[in-house]
Amino acid sequence: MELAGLSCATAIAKAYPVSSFTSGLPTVLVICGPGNNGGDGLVCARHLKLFQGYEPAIFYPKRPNKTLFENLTTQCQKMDIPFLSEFPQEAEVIDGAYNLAIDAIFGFSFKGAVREPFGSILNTLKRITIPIASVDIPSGWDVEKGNPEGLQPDMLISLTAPKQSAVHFSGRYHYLGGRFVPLALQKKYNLSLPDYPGTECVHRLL
Ligand SMILES: NC(=O)C1=CN([C@@H]2O[C@H](COP(=O)(O)OP(=O)(O)OC[C@H]3O[C@@H](n4cnc5c(N)ncnc54)[C@H](OP(=O)(O)O)[C@@H]3O)[C@@H](O)[C@H]2O)[C@H](O)CC1
Ligand SMILES: [K+]
Repeated sequence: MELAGLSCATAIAKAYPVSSFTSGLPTVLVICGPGNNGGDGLVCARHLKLFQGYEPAIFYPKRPNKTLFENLTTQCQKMDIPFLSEFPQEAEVIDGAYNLAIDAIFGFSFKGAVREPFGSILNTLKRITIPIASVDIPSGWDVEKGNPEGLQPDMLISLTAPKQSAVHFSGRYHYLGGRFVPLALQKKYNLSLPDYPGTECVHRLL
């Protein structure tokens, strides 16, 4: 999760460098879901803050009672990363306050009809005009089939390996992150992963 979150922050900083935020501050809204995808989002927010210049804020409506996530939350709080108490339902409010949104709501364990509060959140995210960067899988997509009616993010950071649904991704930036799979495991699962450049923790696929 730490390496996954760092990969996300690194890829985001490459695609959206602080200097590229010409219309305002690099304010970033990170929406975290109730599982590990959300945990990646917490780690990503922390590393963006450490990169200097980014101003992340987190919305984390459903928090697991697990030490790992409590500690990740505390780390963000101790770095003065604000946690929103409610989610702006109007897309215009988000567009006015932030210049990038990070979708760390659901990853590969998403299934079935979206349960609240995430249905309303995803409906609002579908209406915002600022770029969305999705962690691992655009939230609300079927891991294999995708979701033509769902979020259409500007950026996708696939972790470990692109999921089957990634073929339906039509945004500008597709990065691979999560450089932690040993060669033996790659062979065992017949993963044909590209070589990461040098010591980079991300690899740009598109
Ligand atoms: N090796 C790797 O690829 C790594 C991946 N990581 C990240 O982990 C996620 C997968 O994490 P996981 O905790 O298994 O699941 P999600 O985060 O995708 O989903 C979390 C919870 O969401 C709830 N859920 C599921 N479907 C729905 C729905 N239809 N409506 C509402 N809520 C839903 C469900 O919780 P409940 O308790 O509410 O049932 C899920 O548990 C992967 O995508 C990567 O981002 C690791 O961090 C690094 C290694
Ligand atoms: K996601």
